[in-house]
Amino acid sequence: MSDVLAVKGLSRSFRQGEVVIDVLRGVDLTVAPGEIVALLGPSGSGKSTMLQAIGLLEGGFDGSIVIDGRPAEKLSGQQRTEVRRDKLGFVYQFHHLLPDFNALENVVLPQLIAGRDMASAEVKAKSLLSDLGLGERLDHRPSQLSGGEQQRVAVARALANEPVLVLADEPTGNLDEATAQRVLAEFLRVVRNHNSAAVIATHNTTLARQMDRTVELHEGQLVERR
Ligand SMILES: Nc1ncnc2c1ncn2[C@@H]1O[C@H](COP(=O)(O)OP(=O)(O)OP(=O)(O)O)[C@@H](O)[C@H]1O
Repeated sequence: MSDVLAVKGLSRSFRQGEVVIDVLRGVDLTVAPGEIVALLGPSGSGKSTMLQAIGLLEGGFDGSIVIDGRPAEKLSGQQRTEVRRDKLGFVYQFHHLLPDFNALENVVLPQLIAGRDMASAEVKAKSLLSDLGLGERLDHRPSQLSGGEQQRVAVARALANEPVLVLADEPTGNLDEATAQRVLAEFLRVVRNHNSAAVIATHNTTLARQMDRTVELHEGQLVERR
């Protein structure tokens, strides 16, 4: 099976006044279907910058990014939106759930946007939320959920359209250590059940050990860690 992600020679610089910072200096990464990759690196090493590029959220990069056989540089703006919607799932440090919608609606909505009908979107959302232990919390709004529960809803939302690749930027970074452990274990379990691949940025080497493979950003280059 071909890779769900192939990144080659990815480079990104930021100019601040007279100073140019070369954050990514020719990064290569391939991810096989279903593979879960931990992206480590100290603060400021470029993890978020890299995930934003792979998520087709930002331009200004050199190099090539191919998602499930679709080369990013050949995509129109509309096609990028479709690839993000149909192929990718996103989880952030802060949940970014819609505050006026309950848990069920937050997971239903991206499916409706992708063209799924209401009945099957609800079935899928309920199944995901129940699987994540939130079967009794469907009608709770984000403000009525704990931090760990909010992140579980965010995980359900990311998986709702059955992405080939989930991109997560410090998904448990806002949680205490014990909750982070539990939420990550649940996250990895549902990602594996859906046969999705994932790239998960984290500072936490204990969490990284639970993933299939670890890569680390160091001085703008990506190195494989054992
Ligand atoms: N829009 C921007 N303009 C200027 N510099 C930027 C911009 N975005 C990121 N940077 C710089 O790029 C570097 C990498 O930032 P990035 O957020 O990718 O790091 P990170 O590894 O995700 O860090 P953290 O673990 O703290 O979230 C930092 O030095 C940051 O200041």
